[in-house]
Amino acid sequence: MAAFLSRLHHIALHVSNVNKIAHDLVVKFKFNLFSARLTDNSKQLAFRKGAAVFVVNERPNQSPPGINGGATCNTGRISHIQSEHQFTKTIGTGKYKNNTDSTFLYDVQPQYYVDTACNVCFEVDDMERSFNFLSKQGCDFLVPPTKVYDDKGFVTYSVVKSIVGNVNHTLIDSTKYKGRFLPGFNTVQNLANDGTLDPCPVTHFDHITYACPRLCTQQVIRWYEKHFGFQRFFIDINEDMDEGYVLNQDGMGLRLTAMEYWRCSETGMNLHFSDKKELDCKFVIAESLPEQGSNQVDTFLEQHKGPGIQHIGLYTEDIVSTAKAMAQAGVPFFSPPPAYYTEVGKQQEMEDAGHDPQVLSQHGILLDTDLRQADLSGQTTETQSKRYLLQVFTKPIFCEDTFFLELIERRGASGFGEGNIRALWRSVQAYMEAEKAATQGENTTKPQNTTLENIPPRKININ
Ligand SMILES: O=C(O)C(=O)Cc1ccc(O)cc1
Ligand SMILES: [Fe+2]
Repeated sequence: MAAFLSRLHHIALHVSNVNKIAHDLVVKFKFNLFSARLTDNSKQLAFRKGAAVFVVNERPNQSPPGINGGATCNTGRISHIQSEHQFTKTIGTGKYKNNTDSTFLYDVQPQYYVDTACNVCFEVDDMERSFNFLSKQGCDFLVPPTKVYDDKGFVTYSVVKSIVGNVNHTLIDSTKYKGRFLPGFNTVQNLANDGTLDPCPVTHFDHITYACPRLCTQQVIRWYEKHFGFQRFFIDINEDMDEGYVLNQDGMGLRLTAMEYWRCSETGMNLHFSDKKELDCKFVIAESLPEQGSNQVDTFLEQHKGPGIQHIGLYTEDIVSTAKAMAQAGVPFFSPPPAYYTEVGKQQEMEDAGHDPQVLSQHGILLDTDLRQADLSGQTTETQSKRYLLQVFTKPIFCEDTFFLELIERRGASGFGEGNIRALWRSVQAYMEAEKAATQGENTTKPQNTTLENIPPRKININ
């Protein structure tokens, strides 16, 4: 028994300048700005690419940190169960408006001033049931079930605090809503698709990686198992049930452990996409190990002042064309150590997978072969065909280096390959060390990852 999640609805980012990230998402990452909520004291913009939706919230200037969601009416622990008419607060929008000037609808304001991805929002089939269940378990609700309506119907949402730093989970029940996105958001007019083939076939969020302090992994896993019915998922054949996947040598100290949730039907979840394994979104916990010195996970924890979302993997059906188109549009990617492409057998491995090593190297794309022969249900398969995983990391997309994106293409491989993890880790380390040296050496400002500072904000037309 667990909460009744049915799918990932969107991931919310909280930033100081929504125009900059809006420009990056649209112009560089080829997302589509499709919905917006603009009030006197807040901006919330929604961007879509396939099933991947980001809602970007601009935090208001000068506003004191704190829980500031418009619908917030209980910031403490809710341990009793209320019937819907007792606990549900109602908000009207548009001509039904009675209270929409609140700062962030469907979210709360993070407690501190750093750009951050901090809300993974899930759709639930039955808000009352999920709320009652999680409340009984002692979960902290930052927003209790709240109805928001317009002329297309209503949704009910609540916000529950997770065990991971500033990460919250908004739960949304939109079964009674016929609009395009969410009440309170207005459709943004976009140029119609001109019918040309999309060079960036990003379809959904593949995984979300948390950076966590030492020895926290088990606690995090237990929280997600108990409350959301997540299940442990093995990253690699060499992984230990208790220890996770440990890479602890050659300057790399990392424990990786992963969970997923689509396959939790026995917990009572209604799986809309259960027949589409490719729509899984995995949760990866990255914990740094002390023996090898300070590293990128520690840097995240320092800069971000606690655990949180370190990166998000965007699934693409064609990583080469996606990386190429995004790089041309100005997305900076990490470069793997040059030795990666000259390792014995690597070029052959790439050719066997049908890829030109030169092209992969040109775009910094990594390829790993999954040697496991078990299919997703754990059964041994007849087929001996190899399964591959291709990945590339973008450089941090916020100025604080606290968050980056990844492109990932899976050709049958469901985990994460050791070779790729090592190369990704090294390229991020090299980048962070160079940044640190540049900052300390000349005491100059950090080089810009982006070239958008002087570009005027994109005009948003709202219906
Ligand atoms: O390989 C991946 O995509 C992962 O998500 C694993 C990972 C986690 C944290 C890092 O700092 C580097 C790699
Ligand atoms: Fe990743």
